[in-house]
Amino acid sequence: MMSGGPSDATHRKRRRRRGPKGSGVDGPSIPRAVTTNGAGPEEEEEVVEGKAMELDAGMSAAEVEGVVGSHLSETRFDQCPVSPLSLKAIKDAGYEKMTQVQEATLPIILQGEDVLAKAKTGTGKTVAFLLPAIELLSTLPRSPSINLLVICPTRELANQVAAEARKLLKYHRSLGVQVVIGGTKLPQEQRSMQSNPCQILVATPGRLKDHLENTPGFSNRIKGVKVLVLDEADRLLDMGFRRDIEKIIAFIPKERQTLLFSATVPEEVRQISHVAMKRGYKFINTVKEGDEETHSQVSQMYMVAPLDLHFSILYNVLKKHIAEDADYKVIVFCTTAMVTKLVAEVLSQLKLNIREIHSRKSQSARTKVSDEFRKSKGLILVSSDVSARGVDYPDVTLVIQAGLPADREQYIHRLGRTGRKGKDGLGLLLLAPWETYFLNSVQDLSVSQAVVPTIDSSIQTGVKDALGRVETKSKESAYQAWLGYYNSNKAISRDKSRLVRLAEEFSQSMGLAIPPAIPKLILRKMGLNNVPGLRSVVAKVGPWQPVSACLSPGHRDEILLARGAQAKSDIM
Ligand SMILES: Nc1ncnc2c1ncn2[C@@H]1O[C@H](COP(=O)(O)OP(=O)(O)OP(=O)(O)O)[C@@H](O)[C@H]1O
Repeated sequence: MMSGGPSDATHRKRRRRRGPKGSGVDGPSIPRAVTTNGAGPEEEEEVVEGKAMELDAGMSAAEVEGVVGSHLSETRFDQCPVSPLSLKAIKDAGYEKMTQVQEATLPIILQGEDVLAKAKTGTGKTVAFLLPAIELLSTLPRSPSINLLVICPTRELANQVAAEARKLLKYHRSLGVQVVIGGTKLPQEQRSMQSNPCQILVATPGRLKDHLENTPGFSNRIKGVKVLVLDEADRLLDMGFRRDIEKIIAFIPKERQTLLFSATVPEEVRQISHVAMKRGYKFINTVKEGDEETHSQVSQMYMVAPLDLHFSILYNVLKKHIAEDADYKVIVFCTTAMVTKLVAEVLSQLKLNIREIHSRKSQSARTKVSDEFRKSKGLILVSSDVSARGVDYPDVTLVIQAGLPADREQYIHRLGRTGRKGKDGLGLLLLAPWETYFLNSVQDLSVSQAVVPTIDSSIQTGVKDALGRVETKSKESAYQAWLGYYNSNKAISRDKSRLVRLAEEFSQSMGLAIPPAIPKLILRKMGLNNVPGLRSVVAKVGPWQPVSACLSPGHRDEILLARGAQAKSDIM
């Protein structure tokens, strides 16, 4: 049971001082830390391990499994220093026991500490940061200021966090939540914020910046922020978002509490966490040292096969899974938005029950598909990385990752869409032989090789016919997107003639006789002009058209990728 406070004996602590390079201080040498919130050159981080790791030496194997394997702790919410209004809402939501990350972080956040928390996917991190933040807000005098700002990398996740906040706010009648996300009308959001200013704002970085720059009075309201949350913190602090986040942080008071949450916290993120957090922040890690960052009840497999078999393998695996589980609910992750569109079209032609989600879809279509997938069974969602992180679709039975994930972290987050809340799950990573180097980065996880299934002729014919019915335009866009994605991958793009050969393989796998021509402008932006083997066309641009207007869907993303920017989930 939690008696409150980081001094609780169930919390093991070790203090970790990080000094300037070569200072001989414990931990890896890092450059001199200069913080944005007044911390000195020496960064201090306190590592607090969650109660989950406190295993009694006398425990039986089954007991140990029960503690480590379970996402729930033994502590009930009603044993915590939480207001009756929140407790009532928690009860209505059906939560009784705290999850381990909630138990480990609540007392420390309630004490006003800055926290960087790591806990596996689907273990209740959202409530872990929302609940104590709401407790703090409920003690503040009423004002039109924004007091809690939650930043999320994708729109679907922002909506989901706001929905969870609304659940917890059910009886806190004086507190409200609003969402600002890209893909919706800015003036509409401006009007709604003016007519009903809320204390809690959940936002994606781009749209938040837009409001800071264009919405009258908004930068003043944000000066009221007392708690800042970066959900999926490592994603928000990587190169794709960091500059936006730094700009946003510059508008927020330095005197605040900052909470960073994610299932993955690479060392680089800990090293730059001072961008957002105060010196002396607490690092709460509920993943036991030596334990895998993925769930043991999720069985992970990889399969290696030439690209020209990938559509057939995908069809075969899906058909088999559907036959085995009437309540199937599958997510197929693809490398880019336009490849996602193509895969969805091919699988739809094969009469599977497919929905498609990626950045090239309108926000209303994305929201509709996301809501439908949340509630349904017997459905396959073909998705780009817009669904990779945070989104909580219950009872996903299988996650397939077709092609290289952006990195180890993205692999873990995508896989984490299954096996949530302690449930079972299956993961399959489908790679071409030249992509197998990726397996090195996940070798500490239990990913085992699966045998490539025998593809019978009916499957082959079915796939060929389906590909024949898909529009050539979709294939052309997928080819360009594919080239852009792999061109942004240093390991593969180093040898351009090999990249071109591989892209041709992909083109053949879609049933194209010759690889499509690519607008010169795009090739130039990708740094691939004059590379032998790539055909180019001059895109027609009218005098009244911006260059972007002549780009086929997906080009904008590919340009960003080609510039070497880490693609933002928002545009994937
Ligand atoms: N104490 C609890 N008891 C039961 N269910 C809970 C509890 N807390 C949260 N949940 C539920 O657990 C599910 C997963 O929570 P959440 O989406 O916050 O996980 P997460 O750790 O943020 O995952 P990810 O790393 O994928 O973002 C949600 O459906 C949420 O409503």
